Amino acid sequence: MKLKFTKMHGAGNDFIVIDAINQQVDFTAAQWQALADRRFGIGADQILVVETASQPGCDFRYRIFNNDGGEVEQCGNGARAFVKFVAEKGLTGKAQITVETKAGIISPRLESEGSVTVDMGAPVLEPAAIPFDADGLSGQPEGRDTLWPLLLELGGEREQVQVSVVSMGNPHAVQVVADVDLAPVELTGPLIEHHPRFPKRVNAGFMQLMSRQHIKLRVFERGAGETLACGTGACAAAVAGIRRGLLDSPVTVDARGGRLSIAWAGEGQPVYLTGPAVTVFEGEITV
Ligand SMILES: N[C@@H](CCC[C@H](N)C(=O)O)C(=O)O
Repeated sequence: MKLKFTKMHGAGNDFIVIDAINQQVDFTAAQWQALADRRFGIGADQILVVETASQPGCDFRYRIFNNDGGEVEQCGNGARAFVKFVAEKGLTGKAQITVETKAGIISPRLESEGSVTVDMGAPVLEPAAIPFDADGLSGQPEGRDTLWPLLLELGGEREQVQVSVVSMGNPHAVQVVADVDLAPVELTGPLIEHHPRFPKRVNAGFMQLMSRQHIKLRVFERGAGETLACGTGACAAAVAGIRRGLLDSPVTVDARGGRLSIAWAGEGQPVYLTGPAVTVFEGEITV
């Protein structure tokens, strides 16, 4: 079978985008993983699938598969690519669309200057809902629980890091580091991703505070490894920093692949993610 796809990226977080409205798409996790493989397949951090909406009032359904083939709840950079894709393919005439995801409804909007802003919905901060198992731990400061100790086993050595836990539909553990370029992302990222206190695994964020409205961020993504940018990771980092009183909205986030901007008015309010979405090429592959 021939499958048409579009290769896109958002600040270097790269995607295979597939129109599953006009093509029959029903793949196993192993097939998604094969398509995302950088040596034997097309190569991507995530695969984004555009489907017909199942809920009234929604324009499309958006499904996301990580590089490892697993289906996940949310992808912020992907949401920007998604609205650009459906516009370029003529699947909608709207600049702002309403999209159903496994994590709820989001609303991306094409801006006149070519960037995309996504209403990502409100962050979830209750540890059990991340999900994060806080049993036996005390969060800091007491009562607000914006910071949690996480014990990592590093080849016989034990190290404790302090993380904020935030769900943007998908789980994030964000820590502040002194220098993001020197942070042990490759070493501790996988340990945090698979830490037993995160039963659905987690995306591990490392942020350096540059000013009250500017951070540098690296994210070791669940199911994909370190990516050049992570949209939900940027939202989670900004939310964590604002909740801890370290940052003010809007926050400029410099990832290794580009710049994102995050606006958040506080608890219960939606997070707005703005950044680029770029089409790289179109292709067809036999699957
Ligand atoms: N790159 C994404 C996040 C993709 C999903 C993530 N790896 C997960 O497993 O939750 C983004 O831009 O948000």
